[in-house]
Amino acid sequence: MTTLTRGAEAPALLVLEDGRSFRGRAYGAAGETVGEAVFSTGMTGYQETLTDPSYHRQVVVMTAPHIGNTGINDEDPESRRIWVAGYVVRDPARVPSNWRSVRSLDEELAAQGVVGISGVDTRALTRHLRERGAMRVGIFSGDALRAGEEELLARVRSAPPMAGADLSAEVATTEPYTVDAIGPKKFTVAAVDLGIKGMTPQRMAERGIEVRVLPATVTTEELYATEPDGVFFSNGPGDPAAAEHAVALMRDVLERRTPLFGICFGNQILGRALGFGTFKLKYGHRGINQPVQDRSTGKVEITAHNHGFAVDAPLDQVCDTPFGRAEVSHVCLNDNVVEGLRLLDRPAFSVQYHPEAAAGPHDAAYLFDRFVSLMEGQRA
Ligand SMILES: NC(=O)CC[C@H](N)C(=O)O
Repeated sequence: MTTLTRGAEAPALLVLEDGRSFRGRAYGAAGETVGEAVFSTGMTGYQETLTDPSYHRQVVVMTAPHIGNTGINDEDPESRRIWVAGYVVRDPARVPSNWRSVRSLDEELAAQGVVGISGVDTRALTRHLRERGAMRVGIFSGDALRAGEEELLARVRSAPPMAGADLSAEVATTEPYTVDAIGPKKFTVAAVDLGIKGMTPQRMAERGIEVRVLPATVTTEELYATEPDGVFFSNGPGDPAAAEHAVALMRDVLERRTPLFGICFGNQILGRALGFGTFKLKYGHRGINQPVQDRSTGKVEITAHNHGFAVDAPLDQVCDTPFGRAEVSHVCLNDNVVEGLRLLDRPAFSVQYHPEAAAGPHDAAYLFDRFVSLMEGQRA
């Protein structure tokens, strides 16, 4: 039996901000969407990518040519919905095949109203983005194609840019909730949800941590009302330069010397709390095979990344900050981008990549153990 992909024959058009365009076919929902064009080199884990809130307002281009092969299951989402603003693939699977699959990726995108395009030479598109840098993009199909290309380009160019965007409150929970510890409870962690992925509290729960997930807008008083042994700042969408509330909150946590761990956006917030700047990378790191060196051990980890911004901190010196000495703990071996920060006088550290990554790799899972050690150290 052959199941034809929905809309497989309907034309679609991808228009980049710089005027380049790619023709393809409608994939997922038909219609129109705009966002920041970014590419991911992950060959597996598309379901986790789609549901990662950090991709809010981004149109994700997959370099792997076959997407959708394992369909969609009900276990792997990182959050309650798909967040990508649009999805670009080369050759979608026509018949998903996996024992956990309950529907096709195409059906899921359509059901959630996510506009996509298939049949695009995503490697050519990726090379373009590598040369020119991340930029705004639109995908148009169905009635949206009635407008001329010039009009569509104008719509792309009027989309809000990612630089300066403060987006955490758009994706984070509005109500606190608790993820119970698995087995005996050893610690309580207050997790500030800036766009948290479900796997992060899960990795903590596996280590006996009860995780109180709190809205991005939480106040210092509300946070400390949970009586936390440690505080966690999550990943999330948008520009760290616009995240004033999170930076102020983190400074209060550093002031009180509560053990602190941050991932991705959380690392950028720590950078800012310490007084470093952040900047937009030309095209970012998104994929699951990025080599990162832990400078304290010299060991290299293969890691999952999803970031378009980075911390601007000196690599080879210990820096004096308002919270004592700090250093760059991890660095990306592809381009020397800062991938982790550590305080030497207070119990705080963060990484720019994803130790919680599902579907892996899991080289960096030890960082959750480091967080546990910090909390143990504080108790001793
Ligand atoms: N995954 C994340 O937390 C991303 C952080 C930030 N929005 C960036 O693009 O760099």
